[in-house]
Amino acid sequence: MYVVQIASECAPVIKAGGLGDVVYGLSRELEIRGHCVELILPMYDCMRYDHIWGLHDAYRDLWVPWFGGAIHCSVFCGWVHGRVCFFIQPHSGDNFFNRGRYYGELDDHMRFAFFSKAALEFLLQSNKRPDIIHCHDWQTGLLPVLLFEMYKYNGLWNQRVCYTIHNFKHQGIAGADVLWATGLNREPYYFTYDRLQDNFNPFALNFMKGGIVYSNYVNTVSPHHAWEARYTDIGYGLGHTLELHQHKFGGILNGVDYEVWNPEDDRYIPYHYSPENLQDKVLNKKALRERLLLEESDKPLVAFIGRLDQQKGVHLVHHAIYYALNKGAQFVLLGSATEGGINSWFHHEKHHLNDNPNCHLELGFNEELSHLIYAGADLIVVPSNYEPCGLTQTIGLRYGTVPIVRGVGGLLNTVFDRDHDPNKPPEERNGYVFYQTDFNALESAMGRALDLWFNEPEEFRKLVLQGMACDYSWNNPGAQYVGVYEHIRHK
Ligand SMILES: Nc1ncnc2c1ncn2[C@@H]1O[C@H](COP(=O)(O)OP(=O)(O)O[C@H]2O[C@H](CO)[C@@H](O)[C@H](O)[C@H]2O)[C@@H](O)[C@H]1O
Repeated sequence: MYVVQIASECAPVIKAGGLGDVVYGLSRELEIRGHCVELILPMYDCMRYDHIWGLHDAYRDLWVPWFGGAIHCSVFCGWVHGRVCFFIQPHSGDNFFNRGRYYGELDDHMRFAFFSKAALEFLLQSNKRPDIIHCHDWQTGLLPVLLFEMYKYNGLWNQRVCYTIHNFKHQGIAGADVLWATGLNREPYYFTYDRLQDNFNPFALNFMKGGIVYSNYVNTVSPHHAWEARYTDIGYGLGHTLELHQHKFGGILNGVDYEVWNPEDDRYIPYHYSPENLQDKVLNKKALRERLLLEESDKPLVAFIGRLDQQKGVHLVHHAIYYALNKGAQFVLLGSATEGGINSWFHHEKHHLNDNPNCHLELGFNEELSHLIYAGADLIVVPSNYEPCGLTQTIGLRYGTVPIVRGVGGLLNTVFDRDHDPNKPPEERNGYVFYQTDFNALESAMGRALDLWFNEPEEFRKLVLQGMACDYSWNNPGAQYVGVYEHIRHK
């Protein structure tokens, strides 16, 4: 099959979070399975150009209709760790992708509506006719709408769309201007409940809803979150739309790219290890301590890696730091916040804890350091409010770092409590789970984990090995996506 992935991120060249990991990892898995995969991405000024090989201009004169005129674009092609990527660079006063950051601009809806339109225009004009177009998140929600309402009649008549939702919270809310910009026009047609009209605000359009309504298949990134999105408020108002389209909606658990995340040959960690020489993991702990100027001692090291956002349960992350320190553990946090209040809160904490030899808060995005933290930590906390899938717990498992998670979304599909899990025998359990959002709940799980580390090192080691034995590679999810593609292709 010929598959084109269209997304706003692809790790490591463009990565703000887990979306980038998934787009890259899935593409690689599909290629291993013998499919032809290409990616279409925005050409941001701030992406990691050092991860692109052989960047050259592939298509010079792409004119993308926009409002009454057209915007001139160049399309560059290059290889990102083996994947063929096309980067769209518009030349206009809007400077859509030259903002020094990927998201968070006031005109984000216009930037990504333009990207969706430009990606289709590129397929059309360069005569690319993929079997499957795979779109991700709100940024490309408008793409299936444009495909099936316009481009289908211009030459892209045989393409099928799989649409993956990584986060229901961000849906792409826009006004009618987007219809006029993209040439969809017909306001009364799109402003209806069964098309793009937002379920809360009748005067707004919702890109993600468009993606759900128009795509041939829609999924979120774990089976449990698929259930939550339909039956709880975690669908952020789209529950009923999913109900109406339930025949084409499901949950496919994310994989982890074990080529990138592998303690046996990770180029960002100084000491490689596997279950056979697990004793070498502690050398990475030492290296991490040296790098972050933490005291060398006989203490467990707890980590958090992730966006500092309400989604991630920041109040519990904050509490986890002090609870760990009080219990005689060390704590390392790597995270970045986009929201001002959370940002200043954690900067304040960083300042406050600056001289503490047992704690380090690294505020910012640092891919290389994240690898060393996964390798050096003993435990990783993921106390999310909601979590469509979550990758830090599955990466942690791979690195022998025991996860302590809240039982929501994909966390529930991947982590099984050592002390009580009705569905898993003890030898298949791999971490600690708590359910409520209060401090006591977090403490009950962290307390049990730290007690095991301190008092029963042999049992802790057993738990680590059970975690490392779990298979969260792309193998299973890859097969499921291929199944979906085959299914919609022949419909
Ligand atoms: N400051 C930092 N420095 C370096 N690396 C950092 C970092 N902060 C995060 N990362 C890395 O980014 C990834 C985050 O993965 P998550 O699953 O937490 O994704 P996120 O919530 O962004 O995305 C959404 O999409 C993904 C993919 O579908 C879902 O798993 C998830 O539930 C959903 O919320 C991991 O690879 C992590 O190591």
